[in-house]
Amino acid sequence: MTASDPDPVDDVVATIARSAAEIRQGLVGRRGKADEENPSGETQAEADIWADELLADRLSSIDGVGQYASEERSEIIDAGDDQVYVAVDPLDGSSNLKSNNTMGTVFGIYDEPLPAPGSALVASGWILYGPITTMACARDGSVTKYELTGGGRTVVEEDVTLPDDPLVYGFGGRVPHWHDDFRAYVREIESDPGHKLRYGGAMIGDVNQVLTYGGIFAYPALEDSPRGKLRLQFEGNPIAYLIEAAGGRSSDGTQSILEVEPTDLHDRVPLHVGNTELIDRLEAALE
Ligand SMILES: O=P(O)(O)OC[C@H]1O[C@](O)(COP(=O)(O)O)[C@@H](O)[C@@H]1O
Ligand SMILES: [Mg+2]
Ligand SMILES: [Mg+2]
Repeated sequence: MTASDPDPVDDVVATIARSAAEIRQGLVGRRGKADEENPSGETQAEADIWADELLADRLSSIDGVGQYASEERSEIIDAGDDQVYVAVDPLDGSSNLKSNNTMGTVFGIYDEPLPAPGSALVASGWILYGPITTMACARDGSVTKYELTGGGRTVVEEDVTLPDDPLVYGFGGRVPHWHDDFRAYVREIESDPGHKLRYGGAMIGDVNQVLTYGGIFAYPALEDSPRGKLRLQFEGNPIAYLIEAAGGRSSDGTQSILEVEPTDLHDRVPLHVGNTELIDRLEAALE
């Protein structure tokens, strides 16, 4: 590729950034449930289906994109090219639409056809629909944060790294369903006077707090759901890639999320991300 060649990775990131204002606006009037389930067996919000269709149309028509896949559709769209393969969680935390709390859009750009391991990611990121709309994007081992206004994108911080002193923690899943070793680890984290709880019911909101303040977010393996809740291609890998690029660690309990081999497009994965020291301690606790 020469400097003047189009770069499909840039084009995908720019298209998602440009679409964010429209997605945010389109949430109005689409806060209800649709009468449909996604491939994970969850009832879809009207906005889940709408945002998926909007992103599918736009991303699959970009030159160089070979596939579009999403948490909200069972089949991969064959986009005809063979440079990059895009996996999206169109709306992360869409159950927060009812209470009007934070949500996001998550994306992973792979250089192998899907399902692919996280080691095949070339970029990933998320949009956060908070009081303002922001984007965090990882590429080439470096994380950049942006503020998004209308179609525009302004860099607010480059080479973002997790703060050294972890502050926040958030753990998903019903507490009675946590395994005993995980519960014991949580009690340790909670009892540290330097830590405080942050859990908002949208992975992106909680992980963005970890990126901002340092700490740990997990949606662990549960007694009634051995692979947890979150999806490897659409949530686990993109988040892990970004947190690792920011100097943190990810783990499925024993190894980096990026090393987990997918067996199915909609595989789930126990997800733990955050400061290296806290993930090291977690893996020791789960041994
Ligand atoms: O309601 P729970 O069990 O706390 O689950 C919350 C988790 O589920 C999710 O909402 C799943 O993502 P989707 O909303 O994209 O399905 C995460 O964002 C969040 O961390
Ligand atoms: Mg999600
Ligand atoms: Mg979703």
